[in-house]
Amino acid sequence: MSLTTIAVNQLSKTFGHHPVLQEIGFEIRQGERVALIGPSGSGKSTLMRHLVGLTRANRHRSCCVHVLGRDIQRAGKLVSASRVERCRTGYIFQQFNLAGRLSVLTNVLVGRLGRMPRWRALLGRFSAEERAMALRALQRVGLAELADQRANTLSGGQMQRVAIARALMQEAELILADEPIASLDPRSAREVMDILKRINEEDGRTVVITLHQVEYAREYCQRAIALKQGRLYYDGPIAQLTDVRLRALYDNAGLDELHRPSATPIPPATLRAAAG
Ligand SMILES: Nc1ncnc2c1ncn2[C@@H]1O[C@H](COP(=O)(O)OP(=O)(O)OP(=O)(O)O)[C@@H](O)[C@H]1O
Repeated sequence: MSLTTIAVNQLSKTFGHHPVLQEIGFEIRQGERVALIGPSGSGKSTLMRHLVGLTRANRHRSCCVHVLGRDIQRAGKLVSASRVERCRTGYIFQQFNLAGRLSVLTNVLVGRLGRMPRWRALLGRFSAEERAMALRALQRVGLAELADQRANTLSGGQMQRVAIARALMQEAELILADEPIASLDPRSAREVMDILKRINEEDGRTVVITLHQVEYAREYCQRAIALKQGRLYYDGPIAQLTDVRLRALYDNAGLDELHRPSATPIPPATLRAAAG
């Protein structure tokens, strides 16, 4: 039986007086490839940020964000994590977040810092084995020949592939990609999506991708979680997300009740843990 990688229960977030997420709950199992979709402003990035503890949920007794076997936050309080625990989740941003003046290889090696002894991480001393590992990660994203080039000389698509190699170097079991292809041309977007699909299928890493382009979600992901105005609107196989429902998602045309064709029920143990 596959393990639970993400369990979210009763997650709400209000910025000022603006409710951005409202009572979100879902579970994602190990090895799934999930598209997180919804109109601009529906709360996708905010939800992703909650999964890594970059944003704190509203205080609510039953609110819990549980990732890779540990609480990230509970009842609106962040739970501290060790460096190694943090490495288990890789976060890929639309803006790549590379150090432009450093080489491509060094940017990939940076993914290893959290797993190195602190003194070596502070000095930035990487072993031959770590360099070989970084080169292998670059090979997997098709960029080994650019290892010595400065990161700021790369195209957007290449930068995003370096960011994925950095997550591989981190040995992240869960990859959260927040609009990874939003600023890329169709060919580069496809290359990035192909790589994310491959590392999901070949390594069994769980991948959650925020996407604006529904056609990519349909082509590359098995399951969709859709948000509309901060509420869970759909959770189920992407093949069952009908055109009518999709139009209603983006056109504001009603059909606002939650549709959950075969959503995985949250196991009782997780619910009990969430309730404290
Ligand atoms: N730190 C913040 N302070 C105040 N409001 C915020 C903050 N972060 C997000 N918001 C608001 O929360 C809402 C949801 O934003 P979010 O970025 O999560 O949506 P999104 O679905 O990812 O949108 P997009 O697809 O355009 O990136 C927006 O109205 C945004 O303005």
